[in-house]
Amino acid sequence: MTTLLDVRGVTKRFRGLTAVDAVSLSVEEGEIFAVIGPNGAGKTTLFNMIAGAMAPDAGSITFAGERADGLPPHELCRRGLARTFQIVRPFPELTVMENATIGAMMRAPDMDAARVKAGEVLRQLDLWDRRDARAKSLTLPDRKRLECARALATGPRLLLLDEVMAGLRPTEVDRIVAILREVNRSGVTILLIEHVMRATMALAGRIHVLHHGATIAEGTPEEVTRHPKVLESYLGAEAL
Ligand SMILES: Nc1ncnc2c1ncn2[C@@H]1O[C@H](COP(=O)(O)OP(=O)(O)OP(=O)(O)O)[C@@H](O)[C@H]1O
Repeated sequence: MTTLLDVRGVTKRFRGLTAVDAVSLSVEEGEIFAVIGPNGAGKTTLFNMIAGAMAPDAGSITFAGERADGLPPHELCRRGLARTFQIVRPFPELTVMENATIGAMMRAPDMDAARVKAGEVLRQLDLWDRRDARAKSLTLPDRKRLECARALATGPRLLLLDEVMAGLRPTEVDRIVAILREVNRSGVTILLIEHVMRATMALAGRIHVLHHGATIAEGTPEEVTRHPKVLESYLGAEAL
C-alpha cells in the first residue's frame, strides 16, 4: 500500500495549552481512516493543520509524497485534498447544482466540465433530484450531503470529513455511511473525524484515538474498542 498522508510529530499550542501533542499517523491510499476522541481532544485542530487552515508549531505533514504543512487550503485542494466543515456552509442563495459546480470549478478545465463533474457527484450523493433547490431550503441531512458533494466535486484523492454525521438520525446516518462506502470504492481515500461511534465503527478500517491532544490508541475498530485507555477516556462521556 502507498502512504497518501503522513503526519509526523505534529504539535499545536494555543498560549499555555497544547491542543495537539506530537501526533503521528499515516493514511494509506484507498482506506477509510477515522480520528476519534472526547470533546476537546484536539481532533479539529489536527484536521485544521492537515487541511491547511493553520500551520503546526512542530512536526511535518506529507501529502502524496510532498511536504504539505503550512500550504494554504487552495493549494492543497489543487493537489487533491478536500475537506468538509463541521458547521455546514454552502452558499445559501445558490442552488444545489450551483454549489456543486463551484466546488468542481476548483479543478475542472472549463465550465462545461465543471457542470458534468457537479452532476456526477450530485447523483453519487443522492442529491440529483434536489439540484434546482436553493441550498438554504435543504434539510440538515441534505445539507450535510451537499457539503460532501462540494468537497468531492473538486476531485480529491483524499476527502477530509469533519463530523458529517452530527445531528443526523440513525436512518440518515446509515444512508450517508452507504454513500461514503461507495465514494471510497470509487477510489477516494477518506479521513474522518466523528462523534457518531456506530458510523465510525461501520466505516473505518483503522481508528486513531486522541485524548487531551495525545494519541492513546490506534488500530481496527475491534482493537480500539477493547483498548483499556480508550475505555477509560470514554467512560462517562459516550458508550462505544
Ligand atoms: N483557536 C483556538 N484558540 C485557543 N484554544 C483553542 C483554539 N482551538 C482549539 N482550542 C483548544 O484546543 C483544545 C482542542 O480543541 P479541538 O477543537 O481541536 O478539539 P476537538 O477534539 O475537535 O473537540 P470537539 O469534539 O469538541 O470538536 C481545546 O481545549 C480547545 O479549547
